[in-house]
Amino acid sequence: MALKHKLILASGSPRRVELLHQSGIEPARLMPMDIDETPKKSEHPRSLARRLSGEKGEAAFAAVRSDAAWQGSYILSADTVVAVGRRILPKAEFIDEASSALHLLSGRGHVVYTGICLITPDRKLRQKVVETKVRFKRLSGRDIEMYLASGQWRGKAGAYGIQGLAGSFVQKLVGSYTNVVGLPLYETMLLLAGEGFDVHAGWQEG
Ligand SMILES: Cc1cn([C@H]2C[C@H](O)[C@@H](COP(=O)(O)OP(=O)(O)OP(=O)(O)O)O2)c(=O)[nH]c1=O
Repeated sequence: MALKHKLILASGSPRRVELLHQSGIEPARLMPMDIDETPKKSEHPRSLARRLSGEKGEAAFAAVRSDAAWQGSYILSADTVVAVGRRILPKAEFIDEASSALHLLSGRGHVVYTGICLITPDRKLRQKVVETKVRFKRLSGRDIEMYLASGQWRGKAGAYGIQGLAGSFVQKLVGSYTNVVGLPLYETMLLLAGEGFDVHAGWQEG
């Protein structure tokens, strides 16, 4: 699509690419950034989402700043954090982590925070953290066993993906659904529009 400015998505998340695509936006470049995502001691989940989304964007900015082809580009990045109260659930890499996260989420409310960050060519950070409240039903042993076997927890904050099998665990959701998947579309479009992006440029018939 013909965006007025060049957009780099500092992400390796297929969900984020898909959500932007769904909104008619195709970034000119994808740059997955490998940063340390360890929370600081007693860091609030909201602060963590904000900090990490900023750090992903800053890392991408540093990587392209001396590349003439990418001068004048904007950089979009995001980070999703799942928390029960102030307790931050890890992005599940191992089955035992996923199992404890699912036991913790069972029958309880939790909050999903996604930090989004847009960096302008003159390195100004436009940031926002969006919050969605989610409540899971009480999960049976079989629910957990089958979900673990599905592998859909892998690499996901809180060890679940609402867009897959875990969608049926959700009893209640207050706020943005796309925020839970990894990129709050309403707020992302606001940030882009605020910087003069033509967010409708990719809205063609068919
Ligand atoms: C809660 C939840 C998270 N997730 C995903 C979104 C994110 O990809 C991931 C959280 O990890 P992030 O660190 O936010 O993102 P990432 O490492 O996958 O991608 P990148 O940093 O390169 O942008 O969990 C879902 O897909 N569905 C869900 O319901």
